[in-house]
Order: sequence, then C-alpha cells, then structure tokens
Amino acid sequence: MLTLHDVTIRYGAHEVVHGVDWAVGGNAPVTALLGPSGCGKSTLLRAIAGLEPIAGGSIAFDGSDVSRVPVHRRDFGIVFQDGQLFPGRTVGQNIAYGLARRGVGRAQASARVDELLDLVQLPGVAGRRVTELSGGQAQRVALARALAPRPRLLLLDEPLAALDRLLREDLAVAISEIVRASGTPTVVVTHDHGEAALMADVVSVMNDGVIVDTASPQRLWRRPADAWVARFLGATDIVDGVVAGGVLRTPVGDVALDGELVGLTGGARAVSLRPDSVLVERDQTSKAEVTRVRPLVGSWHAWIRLPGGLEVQATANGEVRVGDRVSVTPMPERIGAVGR
Ligand SMILES: Nc1ncnc2c1ncn2[C@@H]1O[C@H](COP(=O)(O)OP(=O)(O)OP(=O)(O)O)[C@@H](O)[C@H]1O
Repeated sequence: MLTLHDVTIRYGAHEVVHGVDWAVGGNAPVTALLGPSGCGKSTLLRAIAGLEPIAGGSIAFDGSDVSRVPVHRRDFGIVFQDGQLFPGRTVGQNIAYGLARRGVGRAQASARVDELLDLVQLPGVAGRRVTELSGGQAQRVALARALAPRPRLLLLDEPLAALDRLLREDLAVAISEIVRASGTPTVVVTHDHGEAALMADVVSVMNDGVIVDTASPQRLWRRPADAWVARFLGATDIVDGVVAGGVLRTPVGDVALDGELVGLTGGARAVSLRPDSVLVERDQTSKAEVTRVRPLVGSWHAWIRLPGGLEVQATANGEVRVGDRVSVTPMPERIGAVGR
C-alpha cells in the first residue's frame, strides 16, 4: 500500500502540489489519478517514482518511508506516455533490461521475457526490433519491461495518450486486464474520465495541485464532491434539486434514492446532469420545448426549455426538431447528487 502524507512539490518558487494526502492500493488493484492538463498529476506520479524531489511531507510503501530512496531502489515499475523503449535493442532485450541489472541469469531472463510477451499478448516477438512495432505494440512492450522485475507498484503516466482513439479504448481494457493478471497494484495517470472508468477500480480526481475526490467510478459519477468534479466528469447542467419524501426531486423528474444515492440527507441538493441523463420524446401535450438540436448517430442531442424556463441538455432516440413539445424522463442511474 502506497501512502502519501502532506506531500508538497515545487519547481523553484512555484508550488504545483499542495499538501496531498493519498492512499493507494489496499483492495483496489488499479487506481486512476485523473485531472485536467497542468493540475500536477504527472509531477505527483514522478515524485512517487522518485524522479522528482518532494519539498515537504512523506511517501511510504507498506509502512516504510521511501521519500529519500533513489528511483531504482523503490522497486516501482514505470511506463511513460511514449514508452521510451531503447531503440537500438530488440523487444526481448528491452524487456530483459531490468532483469540483467538485478543479476537474473540469461536462461531465466529469457523464460521471463516469454512469459511477459504471453501476458501482453505479443507472443514470439522477442527478436523483433522495437522500431518495427506499432504504437500500441510498443506500449505493451513497455508494460512488459516494467513488469519484468516484478515491481511492488506499477506507475503508468498517460500510457495511451500517444495512440489513436480507437486503439486507446482497446489498450485501456487490455492494460487493465494485464496488470490485474500480474497482481501488481497500479496507479495510472490520465486526463480522460472515460479511460479512468475503463481501467480503474478507484479514481482520484486532482485539480490545481490537490486531490479533490476519491471513489469508485460509479460512485464518483453519481456522488461528485462538488460542481467542478461533476463538470470535469462530463456534467453539462448543474440544477437545483431537493431530497424529500424518499426521492430526489429534480427539474426533470423524481429519482429514487437507491444505488449510490442511498442515505442522501434531506434538503436542498445540487443535481448533475449529462445529456444522456434526460430522455425526451415528442409529445404535443407536454409543456417542455426543444430549443436546439444536434443530430448524432442514431439519436439526437437536444436542448430543452422546461416549463418555468430552465434549459437542460437531453437525448432523444427518435427525431426531434426545434419547437417540438417533448415529454421528459430522467434516467436515474445517470443522475448525480453533488456534494457530501
Ligand atoms: N520540470 C518542470 N519545471 C517547471 N515547471 C514544471 C515542470 N514540469 C511541470 N511543471 C509545471 O507544473 C505544473 C504541473 O505539471 P504536470 O505536468 O504535473 O501536470 P499534469 O497534470 O500532469 O498535466 P499534463 O497532463 O499536461 O502533463 C504545470 O504548471 C507545469 O507547467
């Protein structure tokens, strides 16, 4: 288990990480550190790896302080955005790199290379030059290289950022499966909330040098700590609601207090909505009206003026046009209650 206590990191006079307390591991095989560009997540990951000095606080693993332990003695594996494979060496030599340094013999190293190539689903490529690999293959090899010495923690810094969108989703799932199969607790830095949800059991959201929320993806989306987190996770509207009579009353309809909303305290409550939280359908008897429409593939993204004047974004599965009257139905599992 990795434990950060009051960690502060500065570049010169510029403090970019402000007193972070964070626990990673425990029962969660994969933890995502999610945040917008420049919030300090790579800096924090680099400090955990030992690549960046901390100005204050402590970093411990399984109870022992590693704050002053050099990078190669921490027993952490690291994968960067662009893999950073050694171009002059073969795939096998890249993967075996950390093994030779630890005194592992040739036969044993070669068996471990094969084992890892199987794990990352690239069997039989040990003799290939790394310059001949596709971006996705190179990242799998980088992952194999990081896992080869059996690190006690794996750190992935935006491992998918350099890849095409299509490949990213596939590799996100593959990486998540590979690190689980290896049994190595993993921290993955990403700015993409979809990727975080695909890969991680626990997501910590970072903003401006501070971790502002930590929960399972499901809980994070339904119980964001504040409006900033909700918007960062894709909420398009934050509207006023109220918890009363066993339901969350929202301007788009009542939502039962089940799932992650169990135990929500009564009273006023901000409600976070994404376009797919609200389903609309043509209904001339309704008082809600379409004010804008953008066609999507197989559905329509619509802007709706509710009776009373509030506008929210919504989804229609049948065609709607500006001026149409529509019925409005909340999709309970996609509606969030903001704040503690
Ligand atoms: N070597 C450095 N020297 C000075 N400032 C730096 C250095 N590296 C990062 N910074 C600054 O520290 C802040 C945090 O950067 P960091 O790379 O950790 O953010 P990030 O959340 O990982 O963003 P990104 O996804 O864009 O990399 C930014 O303001 C950045 O400009």
